[in-house]
Amino acid sequence: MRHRPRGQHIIRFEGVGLRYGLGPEVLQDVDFALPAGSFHFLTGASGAGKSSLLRLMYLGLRPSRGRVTLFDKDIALTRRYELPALRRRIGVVFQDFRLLDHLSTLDNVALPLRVRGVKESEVQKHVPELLSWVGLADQMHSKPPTLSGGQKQRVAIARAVIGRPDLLLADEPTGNVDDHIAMRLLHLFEELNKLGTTVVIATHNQFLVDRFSQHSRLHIERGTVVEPEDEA
Ligand SMILES: Nc1ncnc2c1ncn2[C@@H]1O[C@H](COP(=O)(O)OP(=O)(O)OP(=O)(O)O)[C@@H](O)[C@H]1O
Repeated sequence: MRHRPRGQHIIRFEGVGLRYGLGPEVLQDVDFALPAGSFHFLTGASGAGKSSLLRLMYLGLRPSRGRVTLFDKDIALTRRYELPALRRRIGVVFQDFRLLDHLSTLDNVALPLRVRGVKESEVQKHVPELLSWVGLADQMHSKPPTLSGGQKQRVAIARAVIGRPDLLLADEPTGNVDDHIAMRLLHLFEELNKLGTTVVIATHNQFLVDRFSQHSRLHIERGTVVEPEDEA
């Protein structure tokens, strides 16, 4: 198990604004910092900017203004060749899953481990274990096009968590499953968090936010992040 010092910030936004092309700013004056090992729900109305904020966090976009610091690096000063190593420290559950259709469920989930050169005997031990845990023991050799939406979502989650990333970002990770499976997935994120991963989950699922109310919230309103104590 890797131990990370508590008290450090894994990510910090300072005066961040984001616009797409020449459009209006969809995020403005975003300021927050997430301590290493913390757990947050990212909430806000549809179109408020949750996915855009996650894209900035996983280096899918650069801010139009302000500063984003990730793992103590100002991302504006990060060289192109440094990005893959930074991205490997982040697990992402995309809203549209982004699975590789020509690979089996097992091979999709194994990818982050194989990229890192983890021994095949370890891969063959850990991936089936995790897939069983998320209820996909019978789909291990199926390819994504034959899976349901909820099954694909669980493959995407397994792929994001298998390498115990330093930062886990999940965009609506329970949008396609019932509340029982959603709770199980939340427990999986909590287990990962206990091992030191900082977790950010964008969700509309008020049931989950209420059920796991011990976790803090990042709430987006009118394109800016307000912490719960700042909310009206
Ligand atoms: N690729 C894009 N190009 C232009 N505008 C975009 C793009 N992606 C998002 N936007 C705009 O940015 C704003 C925030 O969108 P975003 O997808 O971040 O919201 P969201 O809170 O994740 O919404 P939802 O809960 O519906 O997924 C919206 O006004 C949206 O139209």
